[in-house]
Amino acid sequence: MVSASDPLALLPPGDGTLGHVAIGDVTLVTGVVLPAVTLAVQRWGRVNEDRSNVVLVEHALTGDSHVVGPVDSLHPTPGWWNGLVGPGLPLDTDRYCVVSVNVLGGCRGSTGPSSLHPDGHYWGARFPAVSVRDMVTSERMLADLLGIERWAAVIGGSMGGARTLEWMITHPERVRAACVLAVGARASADQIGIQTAQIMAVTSDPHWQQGGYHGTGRTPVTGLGIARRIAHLSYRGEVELDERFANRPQPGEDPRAEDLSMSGRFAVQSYLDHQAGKLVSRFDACTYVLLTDALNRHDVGLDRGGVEEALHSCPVPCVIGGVTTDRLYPLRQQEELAALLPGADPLVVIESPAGHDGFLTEDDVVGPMLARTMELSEQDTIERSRGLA
Ligand SMILES: CC(=O)SCCNC(=O)CCNC(=O)[C@H](O)C(C)(C)COP(=O)(O)OP(=O)(O)OC[C@H]1O[C@@H](n2cnc3c(N)ncnc32)[C@H](O)[C@@H]1OP(=O)(O)O
Ligand SMILES: N[C@@H](CCO)C(=O)O
Repeated sequence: MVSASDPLALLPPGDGTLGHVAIGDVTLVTGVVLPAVTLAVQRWGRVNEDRSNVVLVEHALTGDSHVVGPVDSLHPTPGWWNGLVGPGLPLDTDRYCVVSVNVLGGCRGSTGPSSLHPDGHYWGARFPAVSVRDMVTSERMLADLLGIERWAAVIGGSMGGARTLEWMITHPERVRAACVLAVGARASADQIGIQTAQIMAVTSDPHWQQGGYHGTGRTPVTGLGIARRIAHLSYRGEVELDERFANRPQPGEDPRAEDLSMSGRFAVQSYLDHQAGKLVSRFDACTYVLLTDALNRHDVGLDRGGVEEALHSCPVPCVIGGVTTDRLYPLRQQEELAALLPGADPLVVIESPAGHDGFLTEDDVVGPMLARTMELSEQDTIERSRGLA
């Protein structure tokens, strides 16, 4: 039961309604204090009596807390795990209460560069650099406020997977089980390189204005669109793209015209234009830079004696998965996680042409992984109640 004074009353209703929770000042790893932070939260399902059934689902770079549901005035994209979370689905909301939080620094309701600074002007690029650990600090503060001592599970892919790993390593006693998809223990040289090119595409746009473009009516949409094109290529499979588009012209256009006007496009150019257009209509450029930079600095081994030591120290039972054609977070990175995390099941290899985005498209494989994660969570509950863990 949730009484008026119960901290759970801070949560929005269990039907996916978007709510906002003020968590106070957040002290970042750098020592900088971020004042008056708010996190946007959605949840599905009911919290049980002892609050032991709450699952935290972590979104990826340009995702948000809208795990489930249609496009509406508040949500520009459909739920990104619509087929996986809900009544009777692998993450069964008749049984579990699923909570998702727009990341610290995000632009879909949580405090970030596109929010107002306490001085009444937009934060913009004055927003301090945040790390994946800072994101988890803000979520730990939320859990404290809500009186949730342990998540039944923490689950996420890509940047959501990085947050999940940090939860597991920083607060193992607060995570009963976990599922980590399509991410690595630290950023690789390749990721830092490609992500830095994306950041530079945004910050080189004349409308960037040193990150102070909010409220000026001129936003760096060209740069953000270029960044998304580069990123989207890294999210999809190389063979998949060639099979879909090859070097065919976009119908009705002639990319081989001899005047170099670039007016005619290849089909893949048109596809990437479409993906870029969709992102710029829904995402803030400064937020994109902030979160991409956080991914560049992701390293679970930092100040913990290195990746091997950090992973070895983490006892949380977990399921790790990677996609065969992921060229951004290649399978070898999930092989490392599964080999070095003592609580990991054997690696789940997701056979898919879709590349990194496979964790969003391959419900048939990801569904059983979520079900298995909840099985591990239940086992841990039973072992604890018998005093074995
Ligand atoms: C965990 C998270 O929350 S991450 C956030 C998830 N959402 C996003 O990243 C939004 C961007 N979208 C995507 O990344 C992908 O669409 C996914 C992963 C969500 C789904 O993948 P898929 O279903 O395989 O989408 P796909 O790559 O085929 O893209 C389909 C779109 O391209 C369009 N398209 C296909 N070919 C062309 C072309 N030649 N020219 C123009 N547009 C084209 C389709 O019309 C369709 O448009 P729509 O999405 O507006 O309906
Ligand atoms: N499509 C995902 C891929 C990154 O994990 C996103 O845009 O966040």
